[in-house]
Order: sequence, then C-alpha cells, then structure tokens
Amino acid sequence: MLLPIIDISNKSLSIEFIKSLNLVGEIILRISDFNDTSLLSQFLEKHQLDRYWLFPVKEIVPDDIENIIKFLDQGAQKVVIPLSKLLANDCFSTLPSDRLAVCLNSSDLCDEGLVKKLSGLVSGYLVNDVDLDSISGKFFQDLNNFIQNVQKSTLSSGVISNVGVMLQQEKVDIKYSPDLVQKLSTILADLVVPIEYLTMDSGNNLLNVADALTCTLKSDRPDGLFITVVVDERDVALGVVYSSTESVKEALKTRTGVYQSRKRGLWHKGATSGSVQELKKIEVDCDGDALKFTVKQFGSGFCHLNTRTCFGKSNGLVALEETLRNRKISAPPGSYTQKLFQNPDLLRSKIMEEADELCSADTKDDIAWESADLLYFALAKCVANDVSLTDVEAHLDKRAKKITRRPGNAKPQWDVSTKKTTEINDGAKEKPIPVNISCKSDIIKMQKFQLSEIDLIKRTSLLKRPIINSDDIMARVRPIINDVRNKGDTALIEYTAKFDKVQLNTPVISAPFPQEAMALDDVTRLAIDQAYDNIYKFHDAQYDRSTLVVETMPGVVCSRFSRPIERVGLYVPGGTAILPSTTLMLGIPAKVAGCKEIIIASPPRKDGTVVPEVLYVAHKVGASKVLLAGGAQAIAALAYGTESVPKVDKICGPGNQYVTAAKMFAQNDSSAMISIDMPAGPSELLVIADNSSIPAYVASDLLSQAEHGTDSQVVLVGVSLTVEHLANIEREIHEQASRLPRVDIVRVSISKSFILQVNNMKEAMKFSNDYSPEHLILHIEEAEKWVEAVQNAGSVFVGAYSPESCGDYASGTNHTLPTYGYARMYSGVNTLTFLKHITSQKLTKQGLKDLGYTVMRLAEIEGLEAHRNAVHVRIRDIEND
Ligand SMILES: NC(=O)c1ccc[n+]([C@@H]2O[C@H](COP(=O)([O-])OP(=O)(O)OC[C@H]3O[C@@H](n4cnc5c(N)ncnc54)[C@H](O)[C@@H]3O)[C@@H](O)[C@H]2O)c1
Ligand SMILES: N[C@H](CO)Cc1c[nH]c[nH+]1
Repeated sequence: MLLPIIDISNKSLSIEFIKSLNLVGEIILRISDFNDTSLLSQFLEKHQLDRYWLFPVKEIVPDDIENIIKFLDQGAQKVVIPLSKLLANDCFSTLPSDRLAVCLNSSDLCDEGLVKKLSGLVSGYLVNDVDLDSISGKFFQDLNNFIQNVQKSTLSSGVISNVGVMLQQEKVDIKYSPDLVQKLSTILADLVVPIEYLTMDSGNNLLNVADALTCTLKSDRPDGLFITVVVDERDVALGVVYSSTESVKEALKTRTGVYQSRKRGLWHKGATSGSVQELKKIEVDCDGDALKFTVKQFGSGFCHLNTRTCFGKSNGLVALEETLRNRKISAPPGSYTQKLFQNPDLLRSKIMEEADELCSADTKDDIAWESADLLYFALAKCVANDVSLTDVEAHLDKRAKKITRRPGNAKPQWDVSTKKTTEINDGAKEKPIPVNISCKSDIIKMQKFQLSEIDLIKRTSLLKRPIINSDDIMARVRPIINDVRNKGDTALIEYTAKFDKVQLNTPVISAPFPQEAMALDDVTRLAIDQAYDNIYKFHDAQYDRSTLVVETMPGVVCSRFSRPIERVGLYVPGGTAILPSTTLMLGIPAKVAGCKEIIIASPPRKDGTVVPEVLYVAHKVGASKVLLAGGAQAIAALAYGTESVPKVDKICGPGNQYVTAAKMFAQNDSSAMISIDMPAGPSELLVIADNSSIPAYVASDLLSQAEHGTDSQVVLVGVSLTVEHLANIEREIHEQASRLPRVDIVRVSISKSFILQVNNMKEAMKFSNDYSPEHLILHIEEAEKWVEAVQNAGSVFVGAYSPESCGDYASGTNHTLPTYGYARMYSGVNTLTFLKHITSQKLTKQGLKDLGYTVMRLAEIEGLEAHRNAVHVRIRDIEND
C-alpha cells in the first residue's frame, strides 16, 4: 500500500500530520548520523511514533552491529541495510530477520540467487531508484517475480515480508497517484512516498492518504462501503460498523472514530452520546475487504445499549479491571477490594504472599489458581494508582521489541540459586545477547567429553538414553486401557476431560469433515500441499506393485505379492505441539499403500476441536474418522474399539511415554490382535561436525530437535574441533536458544545433551553407529562419501544445506523414525509399514516329481508322517501314470 518516508532532519514537518500518518502504518525514517541517537530520540518523542523503520543514508551503516542493536532496542521495527553491506558481513545473520530490511536497485531484481541469499536474513526489501515510466514495462514483471520468490522463500517462516518501491526523485513532475498505489498493490508491493507528496486534504500533485488506503480495498456491498471492525487497545472487539473513503479521510484528519452510517451519512462516533473514540490505528485485513479501527473508547462504551461492546459482557482480565475500577469509585459496604485500596500495607502483604504461593505451586491447576490470585492483587495495585492494563501491555510490547536481554539476575535478597552464573566464557564480560523473550541468565550449554579421556564405562553410559521407568508408566497405563475396554466412549471422554481438560460430547468426527473446520489460509495450504506432494512422490516410489515371481527349479514357481493392511490407526501427538507434519508422515504412506480405513487419533485443542491443519491433512489422505483423544486412552480405543471407534489392525505413530507404553501393551495382548510400527519415543539427533562446519548451522540443527520436549536428546560429535570452532558452536547454541519461544524446554534438553570430541572420522562414525541415532546430520568435508559408513541411523542428512527440518516437514522422507537405539533393527515408517506380503506357489507335475523326494525326506526326519504322505500320494500317481 503506502510507506511514507521522512527525513528526520527536516525541521518543517507537522507533528499532527505525522501522527495521523502513523495511524495507517509504518513510516520510514531517513537518518544521516548513525552514531547520534539523540536526534532520533527527540524526533520520536516529539511525534510519538511507535511504528517506524530506520533508513540510514548509505555511507553511515556501520559494519559492527552494536549500533543497529541499539536502534532496534529503542523500538525501530526494522533497520534498512544496503545490499552490499548486508552480503559482505556475516554479523547481520545474528540479528532477527523480522527486524532487518535491505535496500536494492531495480537491476538486482533479476539476480536469481538473490532471494535465496537474503531469505532468513531480512523481511523487508526497498527497491530504490525506480523509474516511474518503467513501472508498466518489464520492471513490473521482474518485480512481480521477485515478490513471488520472496513470498515462497518465507512460506514456512511465518514472517511476512514487505517490498517497497522508491521512485527516482530527479523528476520534477513526479506524480504519486492512487492508481499507482493500486497497481503495485496487485503484486503485493508498497509505494514509498516522501512525506512532502502526501496530504490529508487535497492538493495539486499530492496524494491523499485515505485515498491511498482505500484504493486498494474492495467492497462486496452494493453501496461500496467497507466493513469495519472496531476494537479497543487490547484488541477486544467493540462492534462492527461501515467506512467509506470520506469517513476514513475524516477519521485520519481528526484522529477520532468516524464512520459511515448507512442511514445518516458521516458518523462522528460519540458526537451526541459523549462516547467518543481516540483513533489509534487503522489496518486493512489480509484480503483487502475489511478495515480494523483500534480506538481508545471513552464514555459508557461503544454500544448504543450503553455497554462497552456490542457483544455483551467482557470476561477475564478485562472484566476484572472493569470491576476494580467500579469498586474504586463506589464499592458495596465491606468490599474487600476497597479495603485493599485503602490499606497499601495489606495490598503489599497480599502481593508478596501470592507471589510466594505461586513459586511453590507445581501442578497445572495450582499454578493457574495462584497466578489468578497474584494477577488480582497486581491489578488492584495498578487500579489504585490509575495504571491501566493497556499501560502494562504497552511496556510488554516495548520490551518485546528489544533484541538484547537484561541479565535478569535476582536481587540478592531473592537469589535462591546455588550457582551464580553471571559471566560468560570463563570470566569474559557479558555482551548483549540479541534475544527478546527470556530473562533467564544461565548459559544454555551441553555437557562436554573427550573420547580419549573417558573410560569404557563412561562411553557405554553416553550411548544409553535417559532411563524410563517402564514399570511405573505401565502401572499408570494399564488401568486406563482397562477402563476404555470396559466402558468404551464414556472412558475416552472421561480421560480426555482429566488429562486434556476438554469436555467432549462425542470423541469422534467422521468424514466428510466440515469444510469450515479445515479452512486454512492460502500460504498454509500451499505449504501443506507442497509437503504432501514431495512425501507422496517419495513414498509412492517405494511401492513395488509388481508380483515377484521366481522359478526356483523347473516346474516350481514361487511368487510374492503385497496387500494393504486394511484398517490402520495413526497417532498424531498433540501434548506440547500441534503436528500436522506427523499426520502427513503417517497418512501418506497409508494412503499410498491403499489401506481401506484410516483413523487418525490426536488430543483435542482446548476448545474441543481438531487443529484445522491436521483435519485438512486427514481429509487429503482419505481418513474416515478423527478420534479426539490422546495418550493411552486413544491407543486403547484403536486397539480394542469402542462404540464409535472401529478396532484397527495396526497402530503407527510417535508419542510420549504413555502412548509408547500403551502401544507395547496392546501389541503383547493377543486378544487385541494388533501390530505396531515401532517403539518410537522422544526425538533425538546426532550431529558429526568437523572444522569445515558452519557453527550457526550446527547449533541450529541441534536446537531444532532439542525444542521437541525436555526429554529430547541431542549429541554433537566433534571431529578434532579447534578450541575456537567449538567455542563458536557453543556460543551459537546459547544465542540461538535464547531467542527461541521454547527456550524453557531447550534449556532442559540441552543441559542433558552432550558434545563428544573425537580425533578422526573413523572414531566419530563408530560412536554414531553404536549410538544408532534417530537422525544423523553430517556437517563434514566430503559428507556424501561418509554415508557409506553409516550402519545404524533412522535418517541421514548430508552436508551443510540439508537441515533435519526439511526431512521433518517437506523434502519427502518420513520423520517417524526409530529412537532409543532401535535404529539398529527397525526402519522408519515407510510404505511397507502399511503393507503385508503374501507368497504363493505353483508346481507342475514334473516339478513335484523332482522336488518330492527332498520334501518327503525332510518330513521323515521331523517325524511328520502326514506331511510326507501329502507328497507321497501324488508322486505315486504321477509315477503310475
Ligand atoms: N519420533 C517422531 O517421529 C516424533 C515426532 C513428533 C513428536 N515426537 C515425540 O512425541 C512426543 C509427544 O509428546 P506429547 O506429550 O507432546 O504429546 P502426546 O500426544 O504424545 O501425549 C499427550 C497425551 O498424554 C497423555 N498424558 C499426559 N499426562 C499424562 C499422565 N500423567 N498420565 C497419563 N496420560 C497422560 C494425555 O492423554 C495427553 O493427551 C514427544 O516426546 C516428541 O519428542 C516424536
Ligand atoms: N523431528 C520430529 C521427529 O523426531 C518430527 C517433527 C515433527 N514436527 C517437527 N519435527
């Protein structure tokens, strides 16, 4: 759409105008002194900008990133770096890609490899110096291709990239028109417009901001109005209204809630009732047919019924804040809340008491309960001092933009830790670590061993996985299985309520699944479809549909043909992560094999529904039912059947210890008559890396498995790594881990994992084969050559550009693989997992005659006379013929 650009040294800028501009999106700020933050600080304070990019003039972008971090910490959404600098310096890759943009020339768009080089580095692209006349020619096509490649390359990252087009400024008659904005928006490009060319009114050669906003919108109403959702600063929906270009113009000019009434024309919200609105933001929805106005609502509320919203009462923290505010104004006699307002000492004591109780809580319920208590008293403190939830959230949002984290150590009086790890790298001064989520200060690191320094006992212990107390787990699983066998659906529903905290009416959804329950956005659907195609291709190629025919001797023909296993149950874990990918990995080979009935089981979401992505895949693979249950209860239902779940012949899929134990139990129970794929457990990975490896890649691979669960185990086998190289890998592990949303899981799994230094590749391979990892990644020179030496592993990833994530999701191989060392004797899930083979034979008279004496002699040796006789009666006839 529109990306306004402002030179902050320009003294004649209107504060009001810039504030209005910021309501419709981010603004690019041109700065000419990168070392002086004061000019920028003054500018930001004066104009109260909260959404902006920084675009330093070319010469001043420093190679060292300290200053960039400083600006990002200060709140810049993105910093723009010239292409040459970005590619020349590795250090930019340590910054989050959603906070960097690159400045390119139009000629760079034709460089085919560029998008790949920039992917994962930046999320904004400014195409500089574009000739206005070229926009309708070849440039437009190049730009379109470039943008499509950018979108494809960021498909799975969830980061949305902006591409802005900056026109050459030399032309005096330059005209920024809504048509131009509209044309670029058709290929998802934004027009960068210097503020001097923008207006909130009208003017010669000036572009009206509201026109630029609404020209990209489409209305599906005959009156051409745009549906507008109005939300408060906490994103709570207040109501739905309509806007026109005129009303948006007025709203931007006045920075208040102005809409278009279908009956009364322009509608200044609150003009008569006093319930006015201060406009905070206007956004366009993803497909350009609706607007969202974020407002600060004054007065009794948004609704004509004098309630805050048109959708009834609020709940949760919003409702609590409202109640506390009301109590502050007038409270019923004896109100405890008012007592708190009047007695700050009591309030202080309660906050301390509840914080202490929260620290001691350890079950899910207790933690939720104690957190609720603490939030109540914390909010009472806020309301007593006129601090709103919005004020609190503004701080959180500001902190979320910071990419360096504070050490986060507790003050001495609260510090209960035994080890005080405040220094990094043996005493080196702690340098800022780009991270935006965690305040924990401990270094995230793996244990370290040197093969030449450990004895055989230690080596053997390193090969073992953490011990699971199977008696204990079995004791928990057995009653669950028995209950499901005896009480069927009722038990399933009870256990889902107990473990997954969801009360279901029915535990099963049958095909055809409702379209709305598997509705996905285009990007997600495309990603799943592409993964589906690759996985299908690879698994289809595994299926040899021909019959094997061998004439073992003249007249003796043996053959073998395959048949699908008819009814299969596929378990898709869902405890800590949603796993549509596992649905693909199990469902596709079952479909390729031709299984008649595919039933997918997965724990339901908190609202009792199935993750739409999982349901979409279930639909694609032709599943007949989805069972909304997890754990041992789901496995029991599949193994024994219930009123609504048909019993299956084979159960496949990974899961936690309860799932694995239940699969093993059912497999050993002959009354269940069931087989399983393999005993798959917590994810694991072994990386072999030498000095040619790229530390950031090695670390990223280790973390990609460590994030699965606290029980995941990752191993790095270092081949003669130099001290410096190993330190780089360790630093990357810490820095990248600290930035992960699942840092708390990683902190535990990484601390249980280890690095083993060995002297050469032979030692490394020997250790890896003995360990038999689920995944093996080779970050070594001539990696391909070493694949031959792999004896035991679930799946191998060869070279720097084969991250395990590709195999986890979309390259084509399967990700349900043997763990726990079972790669010594099991294969991962594949098409054969869902097939069985039947053999047949046909002997001619002559064939039987020639083989008969051998068979009769062998039967004689075993003393099985009936066997011998079955041949004898025939041979006798043949010989008498
Ligand atoms: N090898 C692979 O291909 C692969 C792929 C994905 C995930 N995984 C692994 O699968 C596992 C997924 O585990 P998860 O927990 O996230 O999901 P899950 O679906 O396996 O388990 C969740 C279920 O566990 C049951 N449960 C939880 N606490 C229980 C208790 N105290 N007693 C009895 N039952 C209980 C509940 O019924 C819940 O629905 C992880 O270990 C992960 O590493 C492996
Ligand atoms: N790495 C897992 C197998 O161990 C599979 C997976 C699912 N989602 C992401 N990865």
